[in-house]
Amino acid sequence: MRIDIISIFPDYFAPLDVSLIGKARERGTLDVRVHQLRDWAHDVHKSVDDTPYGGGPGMVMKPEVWGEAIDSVIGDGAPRMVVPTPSGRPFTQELAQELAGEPWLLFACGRYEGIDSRVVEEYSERLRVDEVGIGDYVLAGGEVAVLVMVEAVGRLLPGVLGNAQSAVDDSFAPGAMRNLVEGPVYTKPPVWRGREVPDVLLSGHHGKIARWRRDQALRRTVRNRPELAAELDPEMLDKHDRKL
Ligand SMILES: COc1ccc(Cn2ccc3ccc(-c4cc(N)[nH]n4)cc32)cc1
Repeated sequence: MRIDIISIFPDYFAPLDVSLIGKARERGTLDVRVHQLRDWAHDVHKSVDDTPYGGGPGMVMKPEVWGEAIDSVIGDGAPRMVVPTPSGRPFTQELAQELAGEPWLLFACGRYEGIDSRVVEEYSERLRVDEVGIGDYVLAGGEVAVLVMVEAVGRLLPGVLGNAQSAVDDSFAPGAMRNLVEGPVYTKPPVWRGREVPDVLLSGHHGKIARWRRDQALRRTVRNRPELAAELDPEMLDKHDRKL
């Protein structure tokens, strides 16, 4: 997979050189290219923003600069374009899996009060463009949102997670763990400050362990994410103690 990121803060993406994503880049599984938007700003101040039409606070990012940058990065290609924004469609595990199936992603990182809306209009005529948010809170720009999305997508690519790890049992992923959050996890020592690991996990009985883990995930989902629990199959809930 190729990923292009355009931003006025390319240094924000240094974390993509480390850990899982960094190794995937070294192996060539992931080809991440970060571009400085100001390289396509031609005035002496390399300005990328201007005052908003209609008034209001802050500044808006200029369409000309973005148009030149995107045209230069994509050429005649047609990547799937993702534009982080507070008002975007929610980024979910399902969308991460969808994006992980794309050969080429282009992330447009806005700053200030966002990017002139005509940019999305322009490229929506030629590319699949998604405006995406990562939660109901307001960031100062799109860079952190892109880091979140690149990590969530990158870990789903073949060979990125080591054999010991697997995205198959992810929370929220389709299948048995769909709409369930992670249950508790434990490792050695078996007793730590007088606290023991649940016996079932030491039993070696894989069926019981799987059932216990789903029960714990369900309990935690009901406690921490009641809105997800409400979507679960009522039969699943009936099997477990509804009260926590
Ligand atoms: C119109 O209101 C605002 C519009 C933009 C901004 C700052 N900003 C500029 C670009 C940009 C990209 C993504 C996000 C973002 C995404 C999520 N989930 N929260 N915040 C924030 C962004 C502040 C306020």
